[in-house]
Amino acid sequence: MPAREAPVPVQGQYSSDPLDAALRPPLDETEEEKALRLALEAEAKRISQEIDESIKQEKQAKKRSRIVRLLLLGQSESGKSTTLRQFQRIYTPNAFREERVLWRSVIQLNIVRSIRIILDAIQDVRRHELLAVSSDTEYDDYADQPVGLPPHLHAICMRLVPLRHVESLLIAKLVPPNEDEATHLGVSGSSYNTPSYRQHEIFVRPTTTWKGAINKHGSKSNGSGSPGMDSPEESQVVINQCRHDMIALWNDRTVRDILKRRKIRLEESPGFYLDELERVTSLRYLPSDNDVLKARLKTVGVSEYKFQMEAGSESGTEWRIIDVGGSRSQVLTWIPFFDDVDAIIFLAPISGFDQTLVEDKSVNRLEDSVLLWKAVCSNKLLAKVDLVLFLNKCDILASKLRSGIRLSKYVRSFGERPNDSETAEKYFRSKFNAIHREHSPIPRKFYGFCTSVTDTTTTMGILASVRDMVIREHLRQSRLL
Ligand SMILES: Nc1nc2c(ncn2[C@@H]2O[C@H](COP(=O)(O)OP(=O)(O)OP(=O)(O)O)[C@@H](O)[C@H]2O)c(=O)[nH]1
Ligand SMILES: [Mg+2]
Repeated sequence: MPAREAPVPVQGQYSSDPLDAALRPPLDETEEEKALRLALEAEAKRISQEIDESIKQEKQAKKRSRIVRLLLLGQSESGKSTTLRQFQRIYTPNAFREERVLWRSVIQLNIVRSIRIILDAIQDVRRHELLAVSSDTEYDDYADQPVGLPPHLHAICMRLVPLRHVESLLIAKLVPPNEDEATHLGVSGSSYNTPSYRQHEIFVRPTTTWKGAINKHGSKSNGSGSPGMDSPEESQVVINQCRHDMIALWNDRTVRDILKRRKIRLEESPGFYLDELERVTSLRYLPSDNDVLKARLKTVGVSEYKFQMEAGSESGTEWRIIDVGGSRSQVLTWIPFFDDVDAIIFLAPISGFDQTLVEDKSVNRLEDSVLLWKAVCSNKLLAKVDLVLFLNKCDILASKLRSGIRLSKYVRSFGERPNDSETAEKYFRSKFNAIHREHSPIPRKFYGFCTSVTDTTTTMGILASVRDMVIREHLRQSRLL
């Protein structure tokens, strides 16, 4: 074995850099040791290159797979699930079309519910409400007394009793048996007037796959696999038989007058189909795209809908859209989703300025939306998340203002501005923008749209802008990985 050479310091070879000193080969290295060292170094370099390459590929794969997470927030009935349906309609049209038939039961339930609201309203009609539509003055002294319905309306109500059975059938079909709260609605024999009957709205937990349940029902009833299209279901048969009475009830002058006096604006309520009864009650009714978008089914819980863009330049991008329940008791379920989200669409239905929350009659809907928006804007977990604001239900806002309802009566600060939808939208936009500016922990861009998400044409363009913005931001973030 050759003697070790004494270390020879070479001018400039030693530096004060400790790393350099540690990595420097020993000065008394033998030829064998050198060969071994070089081999080990080459192996280490190869392994390091392999690791670098796999990290690079992983990053590229992540970019290529482009999983985009989008969270939909807003109070109940703000339009979150409808926005999700619009995404599905536009970007996975085949899947959307295939599912249209499954929405028929929800639409039937919406129709029955509208009729029930009318029946509730006319049950305890006061004498003066009937006088208003008749020239008879003999009852003037008893104007505020409850009075029986005129015979023709009474007869219609009696003939519509089978709709209660339809409601029970539909609930049994849509809601799993262990959902106590939801089944309060439509319990056989319960009166249309009992408070519990009025308060509860049918809901479906996303995890309970109501669509699967309907499919099962459908194939059981006709064996076709396409639910209810070969032979109509019992619910559609009864609804079809009741159609003339439903149409007569909805078009009755007295009924309209009572609804007006009681400020019940069914036309602006969710799930309104009474103007299209002839079509939607037909035995072979298949819901159109618009019908599906108008259907009302309350969300309870949180669900993640995954879909790949079926077409276009973003084909292959996986979108995960998280749809949450918006009622007050549900708001805490939103928080776990703040962690890993690319963007949020917040829906504020600005038509609700003269309405209160279903779950708390003391809270104005617009005020509730403003507070929620403030909370979302100021949330530190969301500081770097892009927020997209949809000032939604602009169509209903316009129709309310057109009908003479004055915005300034409910929103004092609106003042003497013209009572038209354009001015109102501009006003709300600037208010929500100011909250965004003042309450965002760090400055970020404001993306605000005035929307009517049930309208397919305008929503298509808006969702395309949102998609581009979200993808752009997502790519920017992945470049920073
Ligand atoms: N006219 C009109 N109706 C709308 C609009 N947006 C939503 N709707 C209707 O309002 C109802 C409620 O909408 P959803 O999408 O179910 O509301 P949500 O925010 O998911 O409500 P929760 O599930 O209770 O949190 C549905 O019947 C929709 O069709 C709109 O811009 N204009
Ligand atoms: Mg919903």
